[in-house]
Amino acid sequence: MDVVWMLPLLLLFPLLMWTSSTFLFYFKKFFYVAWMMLLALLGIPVCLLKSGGRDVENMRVIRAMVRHVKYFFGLRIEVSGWEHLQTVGPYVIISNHQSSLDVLGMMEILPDRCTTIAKKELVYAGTVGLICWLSGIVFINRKKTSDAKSVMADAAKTMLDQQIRLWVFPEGTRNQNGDLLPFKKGAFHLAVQAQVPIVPVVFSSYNSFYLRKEKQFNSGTIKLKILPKIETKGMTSEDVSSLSDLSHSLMRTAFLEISDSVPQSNGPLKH
Ligand SMILES: CCCCCCCCCCCCCCC(=O)SCCNC(=O)CCNC(=O)[C@H](O)C(C)(C)COP(=O)(O)OP(=O)(O)OC[C@H]1O[C@@H](n2cnc3c(N)ncnc32)[C@H](O)[C@@H]1OP(=O)(O)O
Ligand SMILES: CCCCCCCC/C=C\CCCCCCCC(=O)OC[C@@H](O)COP(=O)(O)O
Repeated sequence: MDVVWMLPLLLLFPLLMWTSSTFLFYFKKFFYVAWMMLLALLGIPVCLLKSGGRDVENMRVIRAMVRHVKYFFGLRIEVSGWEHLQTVGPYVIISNHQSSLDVLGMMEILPDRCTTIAKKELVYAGTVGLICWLSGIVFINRKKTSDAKSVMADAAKTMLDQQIRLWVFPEGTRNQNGDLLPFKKGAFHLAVQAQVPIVPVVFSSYNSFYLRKEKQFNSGTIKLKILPKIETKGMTSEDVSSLSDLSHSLMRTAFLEISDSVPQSNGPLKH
């Protein structure tokens, strides 16, 4: 008798698990990481054959390989302001940072010869770490400001010598609080030291489809707004704070404008 009652329960359990949004959240996250790891594994030999080693041109391989990933998760990416990326030569892109899903939007608009600044821990992330290294990603130690500053000073020189664009997340960490965190200064020192423009890029809030704390991961739309470039010619380190404030204010306005007004994980979105 007990076994007779147990059987339907045993059959129902996987079904319940499958439909549970928490299970789906973990499944999708696991799939995302596993798929990226696999893509990187396939991409590594392509990068090595193409460039023979560490080269920013390998970013093209990542860009081409990642673009389909959004379809697995039912994500639409809507881009506006393409014309602001039509700037010749090096520049610094700054964007808000909500999740590792930002990579999907990033690869949608990544210009040629553009790589990024990332925390050094990423280099140890298996095949993803290796392909990041091969693609010229600049790794910084966020716990040692003096080291990070000198790596970024070198990056300013490399940008000019090799005509490279750099993508920086000035919040310095992932943030999904329905607003932007205060900006760290590295990206602005970088742009001023290299005397190159800054192109701000804003990702709309993911809170309508992806909530880390609530374990929700549904389909949805990511709006990406590319803002007009901000020139830094003639600026010095004295101007870094005001440049950072201006960028923050422009990006925050755009973020609130393109983000859906939905319940947030940490309080309501301020409109
Ligand atoms: C095929 C599939 C494969 C898939 C592969 C996917 C590839 C895509 C990879 C995408 C990776 C994305 C990874 C994203 C991240 O890792 S985000 C985290 C790391 N990034 C950052 O942290 C960048 C932003 N941080 C900064 O810029 C910081 O400023 C930093 C340089 C790190 C220093 O940190 P901290 O001390 O906390 O910051 P402060 O801004 O407060 O600075 C302290 C004082 O130092 C002055 N300063 C800062 N930078 C410089 C500089 N370069 N030169 C001179 N001075 C500098 C700053 O002004 C402060 O002084 P004052 O207070 O102004 O006096
Ligand atoms: C020790 C390993 C650390 C990273 C492990 C990540 C493994 C990811 C593997 C595949 C995922 C797809 C590629 C995503 C790359 C984006 C990495 C990322 O978004 O890192 C977070 C970093 O911006 C800020 O970190 P914190 O919010 O401060 O924490």
